[in-house]
Amino acid sequence: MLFIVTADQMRAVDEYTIQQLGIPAASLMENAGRAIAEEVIKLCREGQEDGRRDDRGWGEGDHADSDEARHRNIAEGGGGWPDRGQPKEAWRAHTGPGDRIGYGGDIIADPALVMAHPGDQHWYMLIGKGNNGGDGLVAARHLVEAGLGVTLVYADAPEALRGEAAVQRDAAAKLGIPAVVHGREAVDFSRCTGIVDALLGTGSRGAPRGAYAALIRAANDSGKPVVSADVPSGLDADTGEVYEPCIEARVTVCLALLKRGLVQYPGASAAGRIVVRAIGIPARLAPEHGPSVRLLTDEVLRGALRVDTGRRRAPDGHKGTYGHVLLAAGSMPMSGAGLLSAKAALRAGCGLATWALPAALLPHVIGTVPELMLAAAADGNSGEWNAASAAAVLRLAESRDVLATGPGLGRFEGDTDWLRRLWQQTDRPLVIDADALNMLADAGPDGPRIWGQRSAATILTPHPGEMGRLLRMSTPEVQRDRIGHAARYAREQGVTLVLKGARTVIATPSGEAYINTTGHAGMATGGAGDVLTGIIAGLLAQGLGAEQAAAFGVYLHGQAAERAALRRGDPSSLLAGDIIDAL
Ligand SMILES: NC(=O)C1=CN([C@@H]2O[C@H](COP(=O)(O)OP(=O)(O)OC[C@H]3O[C@@H](n4cnc5c(N)ncnc54)[C@H](O)[C@@H]3O)[C@@H](O)[C@H]2O)[C@@H](O)CC1
Ligand SMILES: [K+]
Repeated sequence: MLFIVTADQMRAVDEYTIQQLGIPAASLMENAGRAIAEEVIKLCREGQEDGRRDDRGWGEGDHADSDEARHRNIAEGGGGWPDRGQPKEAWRAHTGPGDRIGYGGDIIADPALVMAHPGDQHWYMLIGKGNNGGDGLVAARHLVEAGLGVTLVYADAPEALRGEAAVQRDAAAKLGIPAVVHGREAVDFSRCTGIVDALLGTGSRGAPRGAYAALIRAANDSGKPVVSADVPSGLDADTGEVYEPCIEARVTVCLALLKRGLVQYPGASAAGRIVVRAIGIPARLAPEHGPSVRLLTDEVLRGALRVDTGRRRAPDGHKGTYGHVLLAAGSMPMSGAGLLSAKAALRAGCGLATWALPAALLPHVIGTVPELMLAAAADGNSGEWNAASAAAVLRLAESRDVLATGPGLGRFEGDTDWLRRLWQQTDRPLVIDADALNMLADAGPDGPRIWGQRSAATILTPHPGEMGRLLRMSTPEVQRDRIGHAARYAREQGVTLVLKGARTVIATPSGEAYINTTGHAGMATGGAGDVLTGIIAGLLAQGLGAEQAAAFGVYLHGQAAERAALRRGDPSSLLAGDIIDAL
């Protein structure tokens, strides 16, 4: 299971492993360095395969842009290695022709560290003075053992290293691994074939300084592939913020547990392909030492969230079994938003959907989606909502299972009070999106808490701009720590929160969070959010709880967009309606 932790949480789990479980720190560092070396070899082999296929050498593209890693960009446990159960040919396929990895029979040299022509490779290992540097030194030993050329490039004087890292420094020196110190000797990056970035890890604070900054810039400018130890140096491991400068890694070998900064942009871009490698720290300790944040996978949906991802239906089910969504949405200039939401709710599998809308709009939308029921909820000829319509919406909600509101609603006189009445007077699960979020924001930063705990689920689905209005901060400030802000707001205000955008965050009132990885940038198109509101409402109507509906809804929404983009052949041409069609 892929837990996502802060640097402090990682340190606490690390300490527990060493002090309470009695696993020596040196073992953890050894495992970390060995994992990094294996990923370097793997990248070299990929480079060789690319070189054989065409003459592009390292190639232009990110190697993670293939197969199952295409959308997720995150692999667990060094994914891709053939396991012991596979035939010997599989090992061979991973080492390339001409390698003598077997000596007859079934005797195989350490396969994870074998590659063709290791002597053609020369890697610079950028070594910081903390334990991240220690990991790099262990990796250096293993790469030398595998036959690669290696030079250590210390950012600080080697004497500055302490503890386990100093032990590794001394071992490398005794083995005669060449070393230079930044500032003392010139470092010519044009002479290496690749770079291991072991400068800064979870102990990094603020923008890289001095020699660290200089080495990061030089590494980036070299154009050589960079493998980062744990996190790219220059990345804030907690937030995903990238400082100036920050390593642009080809691969990040994340140790033990995913760090928050790797799964949120822009950090996710700086990290390249992320490979999480186990180093002997039990992952399940993570939630005991801080908030439980997980990558939203099919396994998490089925396991922790108990969602039937197969969306099976009872053979004897009827439309009443799957619930009835009431959607209060749409106004004269934005009727399409309501239409998209309502249609998405039906596609998400609810039995029935009623779209409540201003009376003047009704004649224009009749027949657009014949499966949909329509209800006039706001009188007048303007095609806009009004404060008095709250009573009509509440009345309609009495015989429905879920109320969703916001898409295309517009703003109107008394609208915050209109929403407060819905909040307080319906006992149905409530999904709040778009303009309804702005109404809520006008109730103050503690709006939900002041309006009171609802008896049923309450799900808010802001994009970063709306989140900023709820939190009274700018959009960039929200983006700087998406997981932190979403988790805090959900916990303090007692709501389930979906913070939209790349790697959508789903945060629960109990302090848990899930990070979605489905979907793509083509979803940045008008109406995609309205579709999500409809999907979540449709799932709630079928009896899913708030966390289940929010998480599964986001996951399905992204998956459908992936399918839709494949059908179109290009994510850029995606329309929100295509997502509905692909559900
Ligand atoms: N579970 C774990 O926590 C494990 C951690 N390991 C490694 O240890 C790392 C954490 O090690 P440390 O806590 O020693 O910290 P780091 O190795 O990340 O570096 C901290 C050092 O860098 C300096 N520094 C901090 N910010 C700087 C900046 N902006 N510019 C220049 N210098 C800066 C500090 O003075 C400190 O000496 C992890 O990322 C990982 O690579 C592994 O050895 C295995 C186990
Ligand atoms: K690093």
